[in-house]
Amino acid sequence: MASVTLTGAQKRFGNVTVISGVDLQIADGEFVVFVGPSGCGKSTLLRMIAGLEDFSGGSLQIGGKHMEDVMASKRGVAMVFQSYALYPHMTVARNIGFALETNGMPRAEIARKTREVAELLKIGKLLDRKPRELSGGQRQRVAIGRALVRSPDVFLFDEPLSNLDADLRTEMRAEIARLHKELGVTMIYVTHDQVEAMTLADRIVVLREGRIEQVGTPAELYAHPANEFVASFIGSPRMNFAAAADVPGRGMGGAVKLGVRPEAILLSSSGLAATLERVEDLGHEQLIYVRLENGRLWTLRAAKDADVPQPGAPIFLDWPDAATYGFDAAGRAVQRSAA
Ligand SMILES: Nc1ncnc2c1ncn2[C@@H]1O[C@H](COP(=O)(O)OP(=O)(O)OP(=O)(O)O)[C@@H](O)[C@H]1O
Repeated sequence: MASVTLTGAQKRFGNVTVISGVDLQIADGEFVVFVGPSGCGKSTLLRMIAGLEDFSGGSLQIGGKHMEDVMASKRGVAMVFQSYALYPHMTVARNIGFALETNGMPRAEIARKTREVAELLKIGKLLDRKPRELSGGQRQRVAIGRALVRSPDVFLFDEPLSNLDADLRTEMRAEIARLHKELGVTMIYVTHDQVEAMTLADRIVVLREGRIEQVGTPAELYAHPANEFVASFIGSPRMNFAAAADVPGRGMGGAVKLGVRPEAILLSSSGLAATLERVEDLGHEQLIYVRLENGRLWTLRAAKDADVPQPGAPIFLDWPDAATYGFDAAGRAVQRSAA
């Protein structure tokens, strides 16, 4: 187990800067998730920690030791990829134990460790199969097993569940959470999936164009986004926005833009005027799309059995004052107390 510290980390590909001075401290045993739009540098930063990309500037410490110039295999990290990257001609047992073979560990010891890891991942009965004889979820378990068997100080996951269907994703998400709890090992995890980020992370790192926008617990990022970007990125469906001038009576000092989360808004007999445009019944809840007078489309969430007017109906939107977020001209969050 080990802490991970990035200081001024930079990555350039030719003339293009992809990571621009990232400072981040990850505590020993912490589960940290990197999120951000496609191309923001999540995988690159992970691969720099893994030793699969070199640093163009700045430093990396793992367990207090400088590692930016140390080769990947000597960093005490193991990475699990989206593609599994299993050896197709080897059995599950050999796939899991292969890294130990190349280390020169005695066969009996490799067999013991392989069995132990396979039991932990509930694939003990599959050790003689080849990868093509496994389901996607089982393959991903083997990939995790291959990382686990090396007893790394730090686990790195690059979108490990994105090739799985929804049910398996949920199952493997729970499995990864269980592993983290049982092993207490530091984990850094890249995902596009909000639910994975919100449910797995001790802290989420929101990246944008190679910079950190905010670092915080899932609850902090949801309740207190530092800026408009984080506010719109965390939460699904995303926060609704409008110019402060278009939402009379709801202004906050210094705010030029306001935001309200879909789950905070109620249909009411007075408030912000809008027209109901479309309703999506998701079974467990309804999503309601409404058009404001300024032309913006907002989203609301309503209970599955809520009485919702027909499309085309004029409606009014209301929400508690405490649910209004304000942003200044630079997109920074304006404190509510300034209102
Ligand atoms: N080997 C490379 N050479 C040149 N540019 C690269 C290389 N690898 C990545 N990039 C660029 O670096 C930027 C960040 O890529 P990266 O894969 O880290 O983003 P990401 O946030 O993981 O994206 P996604 O969510 O789509 O996987 C992208 O603009 C990408 O095109």
